Amino acid sequence: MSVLKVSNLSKTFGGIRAVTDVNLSIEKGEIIGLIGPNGAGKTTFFNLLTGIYNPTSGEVVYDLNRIISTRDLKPYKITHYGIARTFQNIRLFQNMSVLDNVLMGFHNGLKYGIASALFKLPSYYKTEKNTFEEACVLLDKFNLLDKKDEISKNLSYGDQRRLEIARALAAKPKLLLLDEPAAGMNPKETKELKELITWIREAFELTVIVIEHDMSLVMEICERIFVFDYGILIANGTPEEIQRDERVIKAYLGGEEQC
Ligand SMILES: Nc1ncnc2c1ncn2[C@@H]1O[C@H](COP(=O)(O)OP(=O)(O)OP(=O)(O)O)[C@@H](O)[C@H]1O
Repeated sequence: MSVLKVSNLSKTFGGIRAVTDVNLSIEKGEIIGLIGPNGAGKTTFFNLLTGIYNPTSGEVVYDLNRIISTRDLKPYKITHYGIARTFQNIRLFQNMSVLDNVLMGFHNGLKYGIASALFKLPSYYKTEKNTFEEACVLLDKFNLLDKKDEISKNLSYGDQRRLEIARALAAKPKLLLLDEPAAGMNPKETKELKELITWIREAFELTVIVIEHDMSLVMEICERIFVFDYGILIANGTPEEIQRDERVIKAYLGGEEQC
């Protein structure tokens, strides 16, 4: 079975049809791009995938160790199911250190109980030490270890975006949803981000869905691309197929011939 199967999914806000009758499925290990003009319904689709919105109709089913369907989807539960996401507007704990942000990401997976923490039993110290070491390894991979004690809001925009991904990975997800990870990045940072996403897919055995306006990122690292326009999934294919698709050229690229 697919990691994710979406059937006839729709969401309306009053008279606005943000997502209309979307059907798609995603296989384990894919990097999927989600593109479309502003207001096409991409973020609404992510919010439906993560239980922030209930669908007006249709269904979302995950196969991640266990089957999770629409009624199980609650924003506070998705980390436990193995789903992590980043946001269009960076949502770090701005006044906490870089290290503490990543430690927070590990929080859901910590194994010691309240008694261990309250009475500072050996299991508490062992778990804390292991978590600290794991966080440092993660930060090292993201080139953020030398900044671990800096306050997050003082990082460059590119570093903040990478920290948000590192924190998401600390929860040990199987599926990672990235909402415009390259937004605000310069070309050098975007190039590094492409390599980072490709690397984390392998290293963490992830399936990745990325919403992105940066066409170079989407075309270079995604195996398949879904194109939304006015809430409708108008195309689904490889980067080459998407670049040739007449509906995409017309609807998304305003009639231009190249992506
Ligand atoms: N909570 C909401 N209430 C009312 N309308 C909403 C809500 N969320 C989204 N919309 C509307 O749904 C449509 C799709 O918006 P959405 O943010 O999903 O698009 P998007 O493709 O992510 O756009 P962008 O690329 O600009 O982020 C838009 O018309 C938007 O105004």
